[in-house]
Amino acid sequence: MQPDIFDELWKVIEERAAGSDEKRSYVRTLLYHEKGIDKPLEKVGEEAVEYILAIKNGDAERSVSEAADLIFHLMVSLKAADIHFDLIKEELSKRRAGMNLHD
Ligand SMILES: N=c1c2ncn([C@@H]3O[C@H](COP(=O)(O)OP(=O)(O)OP(=O)(O)O)[C@@H](O)[C@H]3O)c2ncn1[C@@H]1O[C@H](COP(=O)(O)O)[C@@H](O)[C@H]1O
Repeated sequence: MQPDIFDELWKVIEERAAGSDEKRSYVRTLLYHEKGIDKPLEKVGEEAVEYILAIKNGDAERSVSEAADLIFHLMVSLKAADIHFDLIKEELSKRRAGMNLHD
């Protein structure tokens, strides 16, 4: 598995955001939707529900797929809100550092 798939995906999301409409792009469809940020947020909500149902149904394969959908749409929503993904990584790292005090 690629160690930094999240960084790679974030880079693509940023490239799509800055790109042109020439190439069909799902990320751009979400980022430049007429509903504005409500569209990517709507997708986060939908994917969260689908993920919960997959887990509750004990469907491991579906759960993995829905988790990936959820994380992807979460990242697109962060871009829509102009919040860099690095901030999430930093927050998680800080929490790890804090937790380490009690390990
Ligand atoms: N990881 C993903 C990814 N995961 C899911 N999806 C798309 O997310 C959509 C969500 O599925 P749904 O069943 O909810 O779709 P839908 O109901 O038709 O969608 P809506 O009308 O509700 O928006 C599908 O169209 C999937 O193709 C993704 N689309 C893109 N990526 C990544 O983003 C990159 C850039 O994509 P483009 O912007 O399309 O070039 C790709 O190379 C991938 O790495």
